[in-house]
Amino acid sequence: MSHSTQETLVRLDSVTKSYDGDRTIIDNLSLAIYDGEFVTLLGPSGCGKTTVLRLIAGLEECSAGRILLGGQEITHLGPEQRNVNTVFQSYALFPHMTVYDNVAFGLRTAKVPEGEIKPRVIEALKMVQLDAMASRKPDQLSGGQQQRIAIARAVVNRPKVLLLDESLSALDYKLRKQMQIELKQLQRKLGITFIFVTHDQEEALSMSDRILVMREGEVVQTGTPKEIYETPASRFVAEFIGESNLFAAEVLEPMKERHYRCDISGKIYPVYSEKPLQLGSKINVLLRPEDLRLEEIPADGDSEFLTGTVTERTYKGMTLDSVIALDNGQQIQVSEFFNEDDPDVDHSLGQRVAVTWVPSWEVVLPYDGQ
Ligand SMILES: Nc1ncnc2c1ncn2[C@@H]1O[C@H](COP(=O)(O)OP(=O)(O)OP(=O)(O)O)[C@@H](O)[C@H]1O
Repeated sequence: MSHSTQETLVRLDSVTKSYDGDRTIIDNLSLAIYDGEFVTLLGPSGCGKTTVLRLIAGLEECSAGRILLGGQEITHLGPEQRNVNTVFQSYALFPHMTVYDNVAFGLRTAKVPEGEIKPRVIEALKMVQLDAMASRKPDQLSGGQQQRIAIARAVVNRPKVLLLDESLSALDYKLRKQMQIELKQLQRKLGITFIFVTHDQEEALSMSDRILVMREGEVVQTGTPKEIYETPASRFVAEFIGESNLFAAEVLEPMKERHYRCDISGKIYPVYSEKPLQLGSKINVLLRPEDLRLEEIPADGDSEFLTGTVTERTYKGMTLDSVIALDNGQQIQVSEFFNEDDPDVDHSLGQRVAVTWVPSWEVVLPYDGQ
């Protein structure tokens, strides 16, 4: 999706948040969220994702900086004065109220005329396919259904932005997968901007239009799931999102355009780089397990490529995953498509293999001494 024509809906402008006067959680953070997108704040526990969400919701006050919604400054407005709603991890449904009353609650508080409330509640419940359960109490619903009610309650007063804080983490694996799809479909249907917080990289990749990767209160990379996965800008992002193998390499000489002959533990590989590389410099080369290929070699044979021994084999249905102990001491992960007709699938533990990869799929990262 192109954002060149899209309007910024939420803007954080040099926002800082400190607790107790000195502990700075968010330091001078600026970011833009576009109208109608599904954006995910992704990062390890404690990196400040929830804090950013609570600042946007108005549940925390900025220590410095400004927050704008639709071009209007909302920095000092209370939560109820912002056109923003939050779905919390715990759902926070009122246990003594029916599903209908839970969803109607916000409209009644906002003094919406009673005649208008009913069609809107029914509409919201239909949207999450729970209109048949309007008279039930929350404890008569499954976790997934409670989650949907929480969403219906949050969208019934048509907020511009819906904030979702780890909203799927309480669900079991299968239900979470199903809710990921439903939530994405619902977001498209409603056209409301969703800001989703998770530490689950798989969830972020499968649901988001755009991911903001956070680390220690900073956004370290922004991009589509494909961009973040395929061209991580740092070792941190590469390792946080998906499995990765990192090779230390030395740049020997230029080859064809954007390709360099590189030395990886004494073996020579061509490496693709977007940016010009300095000859003689050290780099890290990132390769995902699915980029790598294994070639069989005789037990006493050598290869022009890195060699090692298969130490683990896991059949995953679609793929055959291996752990290889390279002769240089490094351990790498390889994920190959499983092909029953391929006689090589019987690769056994202890087998000697050479490692190659799909040309030009390398991602060059700055060398970090490892
Ligand atoms: N009220 C508070 N007072 C002091 N420190 C706080 C407060 N709330 C959060 N923090 C601290 O701010 C940091 C960021 O917390 P935050 O909840 O935003 O992280 P997170 O990325 O959402 O983590 P998680 O995924 O574990 O929820 C943490 O170190 C936390 O201890």
